[in-house]
Amino acid sequence: MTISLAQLRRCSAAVDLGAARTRVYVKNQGLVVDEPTVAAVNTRTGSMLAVGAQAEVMDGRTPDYIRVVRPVSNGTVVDIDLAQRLLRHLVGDKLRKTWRRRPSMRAAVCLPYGSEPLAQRAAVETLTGLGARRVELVDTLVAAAVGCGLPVEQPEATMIVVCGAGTTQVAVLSLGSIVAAETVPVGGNAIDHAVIQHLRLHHELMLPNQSVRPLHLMLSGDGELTPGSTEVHGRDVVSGLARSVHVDTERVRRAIITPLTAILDGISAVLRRCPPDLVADLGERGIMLAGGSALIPGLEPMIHEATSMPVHIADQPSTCAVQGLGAMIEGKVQPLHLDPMAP
Ligand SMILES: Nc1ncnc2c1ncn2[C@@H]1O[C@H](COP(=O)(O)OP(=O)(O)OP(=O)(O)O)[C@@H](O)[C@H]1O
Repeated sequence: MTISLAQLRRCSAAVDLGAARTRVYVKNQGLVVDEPTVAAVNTRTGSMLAVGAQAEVMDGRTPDYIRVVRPVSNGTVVDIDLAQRLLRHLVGDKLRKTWRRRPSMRAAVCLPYGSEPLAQRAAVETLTGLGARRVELVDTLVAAAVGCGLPVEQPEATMIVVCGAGTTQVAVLSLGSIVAAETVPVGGNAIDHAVIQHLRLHHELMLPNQSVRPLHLMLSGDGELTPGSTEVHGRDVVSGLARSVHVDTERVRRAIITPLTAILDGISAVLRRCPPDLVADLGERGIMLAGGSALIPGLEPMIHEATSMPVHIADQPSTCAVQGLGAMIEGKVQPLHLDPMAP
C-alpha cells in the first residue's frame, strides 16, 4: 500500500494513540485533544467512570472496585474496546459533528516504527469502530520529523529521536523515507522507575506515582537554578507511615543515567548503519529530540557528549508527531515519499 500525501489530505482527523497520552488533530480546527490515555472503570458494572486527566489523578487512590487502566502499551492498542470508549469520551462532540457531516470520513494514525501487523490492525479497528471508513497509517518517526520542521523530503540526512513513555525510536531520514532506524525499549516510564528505585534504596521511601513528575521538573534546569536538595513526600518502607525526606538532586540525576545509556546505544546503532555521506550531513545538522521524554533532565547534554553532534529539542516535543500528521492532512507538506504501513 502506498500512502501518498493526496490520500492523507483526504483525512479529516489525525490521531496519535500513545502509551502515555492521546492526541487528536481535527482538520481546520487543530489539536482538539491532548489527554492521558487513561480510563477509570467500575469493575462491578463495567461502566467508565472517568477518562484522561480526571482518571489519571485517581491512579493509586481507588477502592477495590475501581480500576485505572491504560488501553495502549508501547504504542500498541492492547484493549480495542476500551480504547474506542476512551476516544469516544475524549473527542466527544468535537469529532462527532465532523464525522456526521462526512459519512466517508477518513482518519490518519501514527504508529511506532516496525509495528507488527497485529498492532496495525488494532489501530485500524479502533478507528473504524469510531466511524472512520478508511484509516491511513503513518510512521511516527516520519510524522514527528515533519512536526519538528525537519526537511525530510530533501536528499540530505535528518536524525530524529522520539522519546516516548515506553519506547524511544531513533531514525535517520532522507528523501522522505527511513534510511536506518531502531526502537529502544526505554522511555519515560523506565526513567520514572529508576527514580522510584533510587528513593526506595537510598531513602527507604515509597514514592507515589504522581510525585515522580514534579521531581523531574525540579531536576531539570541548570545546576545554578536547581536547588542542591529537594523535599519529597512518600511512605516509609518499614513503618508504612507518611514521611518526607530531603533528596540530593545530583544523586537522582546520576541514578537515571543508566537507563538513558540504552538510548545512546540505539543512536550509535543507527549511525553505524548509515552511509557515510548521510553521517557527514548529520555532523552539521545534528540530532532532533522529540516526544515528551525529550525533556528528561540530562538527556540532551548526554547525547551531545556521546556523539559530539549538535542536539536540539523540538519546540513542542510532546506534540510533534500529531502536529506533523496534522500538517500532512491539511496539505501543508511538500511531496515526500512516505514509508507506508499496510493495515
Ligand atoms: N517535563 C518533562 N520532563 C520529563 N519527562 C516528561 C516531561 N513531560 C513529559 N514527560 C514524559 O514523557 C512521557 C510521555 O511522552 P509522550 O507523550 O511523547 O508519550 P506517548 O507518545 O504517549 O508514548 P509512546 O510514544 O511510548 O506511545 C511520559 O513518560 C512522561 O513522564
